Amino acid sequence: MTNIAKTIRERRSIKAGYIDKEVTQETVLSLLEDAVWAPNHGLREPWRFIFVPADEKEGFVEDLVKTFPPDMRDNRRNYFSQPAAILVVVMTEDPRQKQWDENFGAIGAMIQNFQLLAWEQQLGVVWKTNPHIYDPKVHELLGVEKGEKIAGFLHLGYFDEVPPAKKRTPIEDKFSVYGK
Ligand SMILES: Cc1cc2nc3c(=O)[nH]c(=O)nc-3n(C[C@H](O)[C@H](O)[C@H](O)COP(=O)(O)O)c2cc1C
Repeated sequence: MTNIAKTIRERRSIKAGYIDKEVTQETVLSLLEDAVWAPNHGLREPWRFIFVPADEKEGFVEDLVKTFPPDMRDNRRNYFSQPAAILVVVMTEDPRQKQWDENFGAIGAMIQNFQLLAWEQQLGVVWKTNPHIYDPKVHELLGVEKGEKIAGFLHLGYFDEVPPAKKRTPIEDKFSVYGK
């Protein structure tokens, strides 16, 4: 198996069990410098990033939980406090369907690059698309403008334990040959 195939197969989304080790801005910037070599049609580079480092996390989480109804705030405070850092990925929305789809495809390719590169450094990532990414209050908090969407929150943190792989369907079950 090639190195890239091995990394693709072994990467897991790390959703819990983060250890107490800082995820630095330098690390995230260096991963992004490589990740943005993802294919992106028209070279629109339809992304920008908002990093929430360790020393801003508590304040950010407090501001973020205020966007939730009071009865959910304790639960959400606990949830968002777990990752060592958060990277918000903001996508440029295009009013044209074709370009919108291409932009989201490029975002997916770029995020997968980021996840694989992070994995090589034992830095765990999970791409989160919880409902709050659609909340105008969260957009306001983060300065997300009209014509942009939050593609996801990437929860980041180093980890000790690799979760078990979730099985993939054998490819033969999802493959057909035209005309046969
Ligand atoms: C577009 C996208 C959105 C996702 N959103 C969430 C999410 O909101 N919450 C979550 O726990 N995992 C989320 N995930 C991670 C998937 O649950 C995870 O990739 C899947 O369970 C397979 O696990 P693996 O990445 O470890 O192979 C998302 C993944 C993708 C590609």
